[in-house]
Amino acid sequence: MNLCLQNPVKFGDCSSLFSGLKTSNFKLGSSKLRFQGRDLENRKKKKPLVSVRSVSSSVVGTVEGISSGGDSVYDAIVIGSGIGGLVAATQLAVKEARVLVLEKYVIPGGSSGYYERDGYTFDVGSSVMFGFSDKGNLNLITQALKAVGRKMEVIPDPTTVHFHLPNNLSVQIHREYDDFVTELTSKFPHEKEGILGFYGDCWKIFNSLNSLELKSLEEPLYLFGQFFQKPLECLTLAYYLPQNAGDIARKYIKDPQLLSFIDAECFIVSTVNALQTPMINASMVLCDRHYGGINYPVGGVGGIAKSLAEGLVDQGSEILYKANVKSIILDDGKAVGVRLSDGREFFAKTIISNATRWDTFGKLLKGEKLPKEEENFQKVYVKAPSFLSIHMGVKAEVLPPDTDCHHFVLEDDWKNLEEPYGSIFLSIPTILDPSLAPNGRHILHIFTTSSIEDWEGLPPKEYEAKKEDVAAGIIQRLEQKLFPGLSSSITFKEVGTPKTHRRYLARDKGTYGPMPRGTPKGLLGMPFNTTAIDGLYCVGDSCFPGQGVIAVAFSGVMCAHRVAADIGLEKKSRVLDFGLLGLLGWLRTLA
Ligand SMILES: NC(=O)c1ccc[n+]([C@@H]2O[C@H](COP(=O)([O-])OP(=O)(O)OC[C@H]3O[C@@H](n4cnc5c(N)ncnc54)[C@H](O)[C@@H]3O)[C@@H](O)[C@H]2O)c1
Ligand SMILES: CC(C)=CCC/C(C)=C/C=C/C(C)=C/C=C/C(C)=C/C=C/C=C(C)/C=C/C=C(C)/C=C/C=C(\C)CCC=C(C)C
Repeated sequence: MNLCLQNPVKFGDCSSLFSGLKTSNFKLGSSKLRFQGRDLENRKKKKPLVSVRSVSSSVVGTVEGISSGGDSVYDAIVIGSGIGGLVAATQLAVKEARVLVLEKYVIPGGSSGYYERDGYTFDVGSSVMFGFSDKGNLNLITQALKAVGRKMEVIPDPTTVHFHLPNNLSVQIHREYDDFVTELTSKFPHEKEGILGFYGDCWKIFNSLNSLELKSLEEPLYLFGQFFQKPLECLTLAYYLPQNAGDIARKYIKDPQLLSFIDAECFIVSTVNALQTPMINASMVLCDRHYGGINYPVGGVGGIAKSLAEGLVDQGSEILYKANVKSIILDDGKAVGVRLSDGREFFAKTIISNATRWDTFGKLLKGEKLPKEEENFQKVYVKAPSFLSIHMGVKAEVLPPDTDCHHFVLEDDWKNLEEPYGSIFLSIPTILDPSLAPNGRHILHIFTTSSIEDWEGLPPKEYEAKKEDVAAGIIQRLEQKLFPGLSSSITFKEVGTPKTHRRYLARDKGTYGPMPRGTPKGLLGMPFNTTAIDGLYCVGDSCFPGQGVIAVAFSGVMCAHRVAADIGLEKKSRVLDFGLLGLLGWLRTLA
């Protein structure tokens, strides 16, 4: 069986996906062009300077207005088109900035991409979508799409996830908060007050977050403005910023099994237990699932990135595929451009990296001394393990009626929660959107944590055999726990390993994201978007607030705001900037 991502979406398929993108203004380019001279006329008309290339084309797109000397053409170059990168790019584009996104792969989305096989449309990674409702301030996915004139039809999920836990503890997270509390207290009647206390604190935080206009916490005019308008809410957030969910849970709850359940609740959003999960992040997801609810986009998660990329182009900015950035070009210590693996160079006023911080500083800036701030980040955070994923098509009859869309399975022992292959995530998106699979079939998207070390150095035959073996073990566990007859109902199967994820998502060791090395001080140690290198910004899950599609969308919003201020598209105060950025840097050293 092939690795799931080793045969990328067929080029023909991709070009039709992007058939709406502009392909005019196209010239053959030299490999060493320096793009300069701002074309205000073009900016007004929102006319692309670089053609967006159909993924099947093999010639090089280039720009208009090439000259020597003067300003860079682009306001920002974004390396990578994950949701973090695309949100940063589109938010800047709607502020009239001219942006170029460079994506290594053939379609946008990264971990939130998709691929098609045998009539199935599979989500590459993320499939539980927070922030996709039509209310409040925290529906960041809806807002990001709306900013570029896009709206996707979504299907409300009646349960966020169905937990299948040790001692036959089964908990469904109902969309309605009261139904969820009733279900959990029916399992732990002696902890009713504790349950209301812990989740009540989560609501305090969520309501505070939801009352703010979310922009860059690194931009003092905005931040002080929010403190002035919503002092209580901001102080609540500042109070919880350095705290973790496990400590708060222990204030209210004594039952060890209920505390383990809270660990599982946190693990699915942070890949670590509650004592290591920032309280703000836990609150965000534990409440949004009841406030806005979990909503699945019709046609699959990949549609979000596709829509953002199309919206970006509509705004007059550009995205280039098969553009593998090998290095960031520095000029007198300032990031001024990027060099691709094929030798092409692009220049801009600012460079935004959606690669992980490990990839950005370890690979794209290889040879440069690691800045102190990044050393600190790497002291506090390590790369979470990668994962093994199985994408399957199965006969519909194998699923009992009323099967939930998302499941989390940890059978026997709470100790296995964080162990490799210990717990299993399962999504069945066709429960909500049957159009993703042929008639009479369902999609099972299974994943479990796994480290790259387990998969390296194997000869191809052994590697293939190991994939089949490990996948068979996982499928058997699901067969025993949930779906008798599962193995014999499989009609399609592809297994991805950490090596697959490293290769196709361009993430060091295929990492799922950052996780704290020890017990973090909540979110205090998590870096924002600015870096020690002038002109270089990071966006994505190795920035505040961390892993998660809605989290990286927030990181994109923050990044765009800070960059816009720095290039003169938003107000800024140099003195206040100096003070706040210094203060935040100092606070991080306390983590
Ligand atoms: N990995 C998964 O399967 C999975 C599952 C669930 C949720 N998620 C969530 O998805 C989020 C990740 O989003 P994100 O925005 O941080 O990033 P991402 O990893 O999704 O996207 C990064 C993009 O940058 C591209 N890229 C990296 N290096 C490049 C280079 N040198 N040149 C050109 N392109 C390059 C990659 O191809 C990819 O498309 C995480 O928060 C994670 O929690 C992931
Ligand atoms: C700046 C200072 C020092 C003080 C000021 C105080 C202040 C005003 C603070 C403000 C803070 C703010 C605004 C914080 C905002 C935080 C946000 C928006 C956090 C969002 C977090 C979102 C997260 C963590 C989402 C995670 C989602 C994930 C990882 C989902 C994963 C799903 C899965 C892995 C799928 C599970 C699958 C199955 C099948 C079960």
